[in-house]
Amino acid sequence: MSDERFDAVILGSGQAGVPLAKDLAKAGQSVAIVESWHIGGTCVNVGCTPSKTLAASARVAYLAHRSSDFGISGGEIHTDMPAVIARKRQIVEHSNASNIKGLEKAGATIIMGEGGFAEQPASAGEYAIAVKAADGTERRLITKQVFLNTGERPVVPELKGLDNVPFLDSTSIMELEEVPDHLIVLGAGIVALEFAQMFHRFGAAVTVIERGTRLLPHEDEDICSCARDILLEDGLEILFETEAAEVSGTTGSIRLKLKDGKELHGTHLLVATGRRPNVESLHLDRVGVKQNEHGYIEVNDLLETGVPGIWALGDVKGPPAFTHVSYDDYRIVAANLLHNGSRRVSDRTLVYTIYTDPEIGRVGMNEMEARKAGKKIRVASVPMSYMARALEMAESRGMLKAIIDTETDLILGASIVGVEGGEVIAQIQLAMLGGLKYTVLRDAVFSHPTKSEVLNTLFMSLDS
Ligand SMILES: Cc1cc2nc3c(=O)[nH]c(=O)nc-3n(C[C@H](O)[C@H](O)[C@H](O)COP(=O)(O)OP(=O)(O)OC[C@H]3O[C@@H](n4cnc5c(N)ncnc54)[C@H](O)[C@@H]3O)c2cc1C
Ligand SMILES: NC(=O)c1ccc[n+]([C@@H]2O[C@H](COP(=O)([O-])OP(=O)(O)OC[C@H]3O[C@@H](n4cnc5c(N)ncnc54)[C@H](O)[C@@H]3O)[C@@H](O)[C@H]2O)c1
Repeated sequence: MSDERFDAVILGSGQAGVPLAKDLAKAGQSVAIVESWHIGGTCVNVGCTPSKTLAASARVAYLAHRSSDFGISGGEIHTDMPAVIARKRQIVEHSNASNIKGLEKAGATIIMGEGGFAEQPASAGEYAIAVKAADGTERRLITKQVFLNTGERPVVPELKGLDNVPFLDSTSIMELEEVPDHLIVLGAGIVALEFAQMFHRFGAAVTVIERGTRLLPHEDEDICSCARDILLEDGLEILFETEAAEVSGTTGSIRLKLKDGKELHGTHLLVATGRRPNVESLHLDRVGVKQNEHGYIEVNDLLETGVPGIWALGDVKGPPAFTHVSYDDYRIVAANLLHNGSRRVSDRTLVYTIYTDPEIGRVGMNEMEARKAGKKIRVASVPMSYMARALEMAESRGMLKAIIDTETDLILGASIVGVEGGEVIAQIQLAMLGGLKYTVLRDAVFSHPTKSEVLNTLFMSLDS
């Protein structure tokens, strides 16, 4: 096996790896991007793109069921799951193909296989990467720059009997060509809630099992209760302070014994108990790259691992695990390496959207975090029913909340449970990025009746 030399090797073609490979290649570097599964990584193939495509179908089913609320009568509503899955596959295939085309056009070399630091090291100042393809063939790449973007995969929890039960995870549930009669969902994080609501809308009875007393522990209590009440109102069953002890059965007949001795029966089981980093195949110990106690790769504010010439980007370096965070990791590394920049992770404002319906949008600090940080704050909060457009659309469930610094009047953060909450939160984010006081949004003239118009009302509530 002869050595192949590259200026840069990227392991994993996630949300950071693909654009970084393109930029490095366009800058004249020879770049190899190594991928063990599918180009584009989780988001494109088994994450955001397919799940939001399916959620769009689920929302149509939801609105169809509610058509009489709008004075429209229709016939019987049926979920054609093979057609729903076919639509999803088409959109995923398109995104996957564009990723490949983009890499090829930029001149990056795509190598399909599992990559990791080789047992036999390269000479000083260089790294040897061993790549094993699915057919068993091996290649050895030599480089001075390695970018680790290998992401995460679903956790399989320790649960008696799980080895013998055909359970679903976030990937396999998106290939299900039937609507389960009764889906049991283990875990109540973001993945769990998005799929639970989606499959309920497709027609399944759904039971969510949560160990704790509330959903989404990173959100404020009132935001969580608001989201919980909406899901309960829609007909999902959520069992709090409930732990699974043992599972048995097969698809169509799953039995879940709980620690309190009760038993649950369902037809399908979705395990959504979190994700863990893809690090085992990297053999990080061979080059001295450090990991934290959860296995995530440790990096500094510039995404450097501490070993010269090795960076880590995206989910593999630990939470927050979002596509836009990974993409911004790419921008930080590219700006600093190729454009003499000085971008840092700590300059980034956290923003994300949980795609339940209504969405849960979040930017910056919430009340819990601001109080913990000892900030002097004022809290603005209004129900979604104050939004004229939401009433007109019969989508008035939810609430808006913003946290203001008492001393400066600057907005520290906001949370929204509500129709297009992710979009409305982006308006607040822009104000925060621009360093605007809350009074600017309070007094701004928005078109009537847009959803953003409610920002007048939200911030007026502080002074009324
Ligand atoms: C169901 C689901 C829905 C989601 N929805 C959203 C959403 O709506 N919005 C959002 O912001 N985020 C969402 N996420 C999270 C988002 O997908 C990730 O945060 C994002 O993909 C981060 O990607 P990454 O760049 O870290 O790597 P990934 O996209 O995970 O890519 C890593 C790639 O590395 C490959 N790999 C692993 N080990 C090796 C190796 N040794 N050699 C070669 N290749 C390797 C993997 O096969 C994978 O393709 C969702 C996740 C899931 C599971
Ligand atoms: N809309 C989005 O942006 C989006 C969508 C999906 C995923 N993601 C990203 O992916 C990450 C992972 O999401 P996730 O939902 O897989 O993980 P998570 O860590 O958010 O949630 C895991 C859940 O499983 C529960 N749990 C853990 N072990 C358990 C056990 N043994 N039995 C029962 N419950 C158990 C936890 O209490 C928690 O409720 C998210 O944090 C997010 O960063 C983002």
